[in-house]
Formats: sequence, C-alpha cells, structure tokens
Amino acid sequence: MTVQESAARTRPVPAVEAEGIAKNYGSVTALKPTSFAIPAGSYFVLLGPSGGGKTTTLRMIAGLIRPTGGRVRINGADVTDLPADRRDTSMVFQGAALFPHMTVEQNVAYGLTLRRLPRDRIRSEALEMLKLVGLAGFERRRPHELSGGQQQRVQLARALVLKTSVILLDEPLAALDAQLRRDMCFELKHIQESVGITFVHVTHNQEEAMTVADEIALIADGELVERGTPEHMYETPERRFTAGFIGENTLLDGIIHGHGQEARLVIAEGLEIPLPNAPVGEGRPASVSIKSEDFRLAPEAVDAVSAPVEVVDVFYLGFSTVMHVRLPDGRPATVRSTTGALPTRFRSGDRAVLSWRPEAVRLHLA
Ligand SMILES: Nc1ncnc2c1ncn2[C@@H]1O[C@H](COP(=O)(O)OP(=O)(O)OP(=O)(O)O)[C@@H](O)[C@H]1O
Repeated sequence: MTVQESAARTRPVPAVEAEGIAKNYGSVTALKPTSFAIPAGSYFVLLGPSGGGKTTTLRMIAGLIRPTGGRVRINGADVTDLPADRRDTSMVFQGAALFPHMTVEQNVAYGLTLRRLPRDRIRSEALEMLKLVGLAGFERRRPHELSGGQQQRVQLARALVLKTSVILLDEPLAALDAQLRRDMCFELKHIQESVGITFVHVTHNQEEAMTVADEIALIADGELVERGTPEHMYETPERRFTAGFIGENTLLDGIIHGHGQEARLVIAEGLEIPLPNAPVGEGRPASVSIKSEDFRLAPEAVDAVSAPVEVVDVFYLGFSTVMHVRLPDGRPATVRSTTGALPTRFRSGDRAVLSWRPEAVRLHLA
C-alpha cells in the first residue's frame, strides 16, 4: 500500500461530497460546477444572497433536483442516480409544511408509518423526538394550535425521527420573527450537538449562519465564493465579496504601490491605506476591508493610521453607536463604537478624525 492509499483509508468519510455538481435551466446557470465535502457530524451552512444557488445545491444533495453534471456522495456512496427517498437524508422545508388534519404525534410518526414499523415502536420514537425538540405534552394538538416556532420544531422532529445521517434544512426559520429566530438558532445548534448528526442548513441571514454553523459556505451568482468557520469568514475573509456580505465592513478599492514596509493601497489622490504583511503586486488592482468596530472616531488621531472625515449621520443603538462618515474624497465609511467608549457625542456635519491600526486592514486581491 502506498502512503497516499494508507492516508485515504484512514481519512474519515465525509457525510456529503459534491464533486463538480452543476445545474443549468436552459440558458440560466443556477450553479456552476462546484465541489465541497461536509465532515460527518458537523453543522454546515449554505449562506448567500437570494438567487445565488443555495436551494439548488441543497436540493441536489436531497435528490429533489437532478444535477446537469457532477456527482453527489452520501457517506461515501454515490447517490447521484438515486431518488430522494432512497438517500440517507431527510428534509426540513421553509415554513411549516405539516399535515393540518393530523395531530402533532401523527405528523412526526408519518415517515415511520410508511416504513410499516410496529405501532408501539412508532409511538415511542415519535414521543422521544417530541421531547428532544421541547414539545413533550403537545402530541395531541393539531398544527393550527401551535405557534410558528412550535410548528418548525414539529417539522424538525419529523425529520429527526427518520434517523437519517444527514438533515437538510431549507430556510427553516424564515417565517419566524427576529426574536424567535434567534432563540430557535440556539436550539437548532443545541439539538444538532446532542444528536451528533450532520445538518446542512440554507439561509440568507448572516446572523443565523454565524450562530449555528461549524462551517459556512458562501454561495453567490452560482458559485461557491469562500468557505470557512464563522471566525474565518468574519475576521479574515479572503474574498472582497465575503467582506461585503458578512459583518459590517468598509470596502475600498485601489491600486497597490510600493513594496515591503512601504506597500500601500492608493485609493484616490491623497488617500492611501498602508498594507500589512507586505504583499507583492506593484500596480495590481486590489481592495481592502476594515471592520466597523476596528475604526475609532475622535477629535484627533488615536491610532497609527488616520484620515480626516466628516460625520454624515449618527445612530444611537443603546450598547453601540453607528456613525457613517465621509472620507476626504467623498467615499463612505462605517464606524461602530461601544457607546460608553466614545470620547465625544458626534453629530451630523462634525469634522473628526478616523483612526485604525495597520493590522486591522484586510487585503483582498481580485
Ligand atoms: N426551475 C427553475 N427554472 C429556471 N430557473 C431556476 C429554477 N429554479 C431556480 N432557478 C434560478 O436559479 C438561480 C438559483 O436559484 P436558487 O433557488 O438555488 O437560489 P437561492 O440562493 O436558493 O435563492 P433564494 O434564497 O431566493 O431561495 C436563480 O437565478 C433562479 O432564478
């Protein structure tokens, strides 16, 4: 056995592997050839703007859409040619797609009755799942007697009871209000951790993605733009698009000038951003992003790099204050400060100085 063969044997098999999967609808490309692997037992989120290709990707894993090209493997087995009901996956849909005339227990048990299991076993497994999702005691109610959040939990129980190794969730929290959505995020994460199976969750909401995910894949314009842990996507995004979609970043485009310690991005006449880590690429177009909380606004410079600005508007949000400012050439920047840490209460029209540490600058090559 070669070293590579031995390594391949000991490498854990991913729960889901997409190898060059693609989908075209006539001349519309919903997903360009895309490859990724999802480790078993992880919580994986497909995040991105509307129309980017997330649902298409999820449905190809589920077997509800046939890829135009590429292969799908579940636990190492090629399932590309298998229908949805013969894959080791179950799906939770957007909104609560429950059977209205059935009780909660009947809804959860439905998939098991199709499998013709003994009635006692069906009952005990359905009740166990209702307990897991926090709905013990609700089994005799009908869907219309439940809140939106409770209906979503029933859907989750209905998927979990099938004991598949992968659960696919398509915008499961989209119909819920902001507070309930937040609470359900914590619960989903908690449930996934306690059952230890793989969750693949589609959302366009970055806060939801950051809360539940072990890993996020950002999908836009039919392409997987970048993937990584929530920390990576927020703190050290490689792509400009990622910095624009996740967090609250000021993006500035320019041309790299100079080398080593002298390297800087020239944005406009008189506006240059020193670049950390001395990139190569004199004359190359590039972008930088700076997180809103990495800027400091004060009457004078308070960090190593600074620029004079005009305050455009100020939003007091309690714990934090968000300020939109204009750089000397008119470009906008966003500053977020802990309200208590602000040296001055700025007002629209004030002149101030925006400062940041050189290390706060993230460089994005095209
Ligand atoms: N049946 C179809 N026929 C033609 N085009 C389609 C079809 N389904 C999806 N598309 C197109 O494919 C692209 C990707 O759609 P998809 O639903 O995967 O995006 P999404 O990222 O899930 O968006 P959303 O968050 O709005 O659901 C879109 O441009 C969409 O209009």
